[in-house]
Amino acid sequence: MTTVPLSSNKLSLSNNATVIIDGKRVAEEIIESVKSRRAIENIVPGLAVILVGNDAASSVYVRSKSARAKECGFVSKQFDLHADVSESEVLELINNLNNDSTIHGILVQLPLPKQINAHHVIQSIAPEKDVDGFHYLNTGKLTTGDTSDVLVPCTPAGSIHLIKAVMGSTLSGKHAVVIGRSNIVGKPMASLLLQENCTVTIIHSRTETPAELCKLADIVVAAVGIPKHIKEGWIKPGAVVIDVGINRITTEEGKNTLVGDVDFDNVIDKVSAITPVPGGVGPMTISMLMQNTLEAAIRSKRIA
Ligand SMILES: Nc1nc2c(c(=O)[nH]1)N[C@@H](CN(C=O)c1ccc(C(=O)N[C@@H](CCC(=O)O)C(=O)O)cc1)CN2
Repeated sequence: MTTVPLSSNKLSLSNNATVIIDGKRVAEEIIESVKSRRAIENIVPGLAVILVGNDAASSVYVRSKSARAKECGFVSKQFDLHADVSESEVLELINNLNNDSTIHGILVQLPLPKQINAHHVIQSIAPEKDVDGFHYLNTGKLTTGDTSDVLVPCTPAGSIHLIKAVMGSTLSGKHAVVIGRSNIVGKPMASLLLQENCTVTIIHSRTETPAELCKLADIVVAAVGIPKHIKEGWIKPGAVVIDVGINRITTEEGKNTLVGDVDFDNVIDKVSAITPVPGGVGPMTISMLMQNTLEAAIRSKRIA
């Protein structure tokens, strides 16, 4: 078996080699295009990132978002709130940011501590500043196919970007299986695939015969949150597999490591293309956030 890396300007599923999709490289290309578009537009987008508590992984992601924003020439404001902050204090901060004309994008890092209702918080963000794409107005537009001024959730946006990079115009009519039905990934992912004229099946915890259904898929998007859950028996030969899972595990040898929802080594001989973990979809999430923030800033300039 030969494997080749994928960058968005070097794509092919035609030469029988398995493509290991290099999400890090594609993500860098998106960052470069955000930087140059920002300069052409001559604007300074403002991104506000709210972190509640001190979850280690969330702190890393938030720092990375703030650093990327600065690298892109944005103004980045990070708000680190104490783990036992009240919901009303978070809502008050969001209200201030909604009214701040220098801020074009607002996001609240998830998950949130138990005392805070994530729905209340997300729905309080002005839809045009909701760069995570979680507000009902944005999810509603995505579901109904109204792509005017929509902000699409970052991980599904990154995933569809990678799928299109690999499959191009051959995407239409293909059977896609999304494993997982979360609001952040599974549901918006299914909407994006539908928009590309795929036939879409969502598999979830109550689905009967999930492996049999998955085996019919030309495209598999795994977002189930169970380490190495998807095995070779779930995969149709030649399928394109996008692994959204990020699971921290300790191996039998006692080594801490990061694995996806797909058992990479077990399926690699069957797929035509696959995203690794780490280095696949993860880096795309932050690049798409930068793209959404730039888009929100451009739209606000258009309206002003
Ligand atoms: N408000 C939000 N909260 C969360 C989101 C989100 O999109 N908006 N997604 C995830 C966390 N996340 C971004 O916030 C995120 C996860 C993973 C990566 C990433 O680059 N992963 C690397 C591995 C990094 C590591 O070693 O931990 C990879 O896969 O290569 C970026 C962003 C939940 N919360």
